[in-house]
Amino acid sequence: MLPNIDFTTTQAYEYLTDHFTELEAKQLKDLFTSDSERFAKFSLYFEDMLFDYSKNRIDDKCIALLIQLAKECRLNDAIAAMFSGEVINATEQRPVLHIALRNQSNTPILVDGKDVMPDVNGVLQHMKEFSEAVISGEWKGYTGQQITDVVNIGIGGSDLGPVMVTEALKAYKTRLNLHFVSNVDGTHIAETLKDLNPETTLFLIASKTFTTQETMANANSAREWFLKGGAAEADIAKHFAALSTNATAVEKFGIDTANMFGFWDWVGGRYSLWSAIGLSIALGVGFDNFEALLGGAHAMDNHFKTTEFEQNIPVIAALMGVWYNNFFGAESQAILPYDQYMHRFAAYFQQGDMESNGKYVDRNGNPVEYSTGPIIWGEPGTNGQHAFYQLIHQGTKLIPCDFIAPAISHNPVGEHHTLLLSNFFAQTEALMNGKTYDEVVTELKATGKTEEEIETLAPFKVFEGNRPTNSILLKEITPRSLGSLIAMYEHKIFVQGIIWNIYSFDQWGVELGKQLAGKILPELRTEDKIESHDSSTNGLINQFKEWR
Ligand SMILES: O=P(O)(O)OC[C@H]1O[C@@H](O)[C@H](O)[C@@H](O)[C@@H]1O
Repeated sequence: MLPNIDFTTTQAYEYLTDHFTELEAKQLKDLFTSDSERFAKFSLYFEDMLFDYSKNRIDDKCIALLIQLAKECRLNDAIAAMFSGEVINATEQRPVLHIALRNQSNTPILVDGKDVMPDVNGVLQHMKEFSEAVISGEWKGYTGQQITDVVNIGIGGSDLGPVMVTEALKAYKTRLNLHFVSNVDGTHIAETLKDLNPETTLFLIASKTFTTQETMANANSAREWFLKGGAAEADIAKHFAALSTNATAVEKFGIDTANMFGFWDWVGGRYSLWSAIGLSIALGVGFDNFEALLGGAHAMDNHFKTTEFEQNIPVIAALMGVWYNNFFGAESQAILPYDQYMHRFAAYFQQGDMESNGKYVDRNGNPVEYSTGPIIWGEPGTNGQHAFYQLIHQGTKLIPCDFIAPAISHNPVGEHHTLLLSNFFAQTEALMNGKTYDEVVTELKATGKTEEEIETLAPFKVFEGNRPTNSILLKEITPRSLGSLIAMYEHKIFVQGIIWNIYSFDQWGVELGKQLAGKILPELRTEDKIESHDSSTNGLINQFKEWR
């Protein structure tokens, strides 16, 4: 059982509320000036990762109180409950065990009294054999040719993780070309299949439930395309594999269950890239690299499970988020990787975080009276700088940002990486320091402007500063360091869900859209005029029918 505590009733919350008024008035740059140890005090290392949280609007007392808050919310018990396989996803009556998928120590993890590790290792072995056979060319298509292209068909958690990881690790690419089809918009599959040859294409139908409308529609279209190319039903076995928990539906679809890679209901969709859903990753970057990814995540799991909160990166990252979300009233959180390969990282954690903690009902079934999960967004640097950083620097909203960068680039082209990192360091420094009126005036004077011109222009060029950032500097983006980084964010989300007293591992909010689309679909299949909805929906549907 998870603890069930309203964090706003804790003693730490009361103290934090008082301390907030004190800290809110302070400038980050002054906090640095008055404490030469600040960086050393507020930064943590984990393997080749440096997590610097010193540019946050915190001090020693604030950290101590936030940790007290985590303790009063019995975070330790919650962590133990997750790792031991307790049914912590209560609304779906399931344990939450993505940590078992990367449990390379193989210590038994029990679900209903049965160790899950032999099954986990069995699927991993199957993935290894299959991916190695396809990559080596030993696995042949129905005309005896090697597979050249792999199309993963899935959506949400069955798409975003594999896309993000295969992009982030593109430097480790095998000879296979990977494609991802998620949208039910026919354009997605049509454009993907345009340049592909059915004889050399392998489809992975990735769906935990194997009932998701978009994925099933795309899977059926893929099958039609494949058969139209001249193949027979029996050839499907060479070109279609399923990644799912639903063996019955897989069989019904016509996929050979020998080509089915299973997982379990205790793996949440948005936490499933470590499971059979990661087969596209194993094919795209090689099984050894997939294993290294799992290894990195496992190492972070151990760090999270065993490290004191003061030194625990996911815990500290989560507490920073709670501090801004619940005391400063920040509504969003930006994730800004300074690495082009990581361009889908923020998109991945939009699902990871927002589907997990976008909840207004607490663990008692009551509406909460405080803010929960933030809006997650972001793009890679430096592109974001030329697009939306204006608002981060001078807007009216406080946007805490995570800056992420590798010290070593996989593409050391000329001075590019040095240029990139100079922007990374400059941005976090500028967000903290800002630029005062006096500094602006001095700058403008140097350009030869008149007193009057300076007076008119100066207010627009002032930066308040005091905008908080975390800097996550990695030595290099490798399968292992990426695995650790993803697991760090997963556990951060978990900690925040514990503090906010919500269930982070269900997603009932996604169901409404599915139900409604199911109701409207038959209405779109006829030519009849529709009158069953409000006037706007009726009007839109009827205009659509007229124009299509
Ligand atoms: O893997 P499935 O069953 O096709 O589900 C895909 C996605 O479906 C969405 O509806 C869920 O909210 C996601 O969590 C999930 O990842």
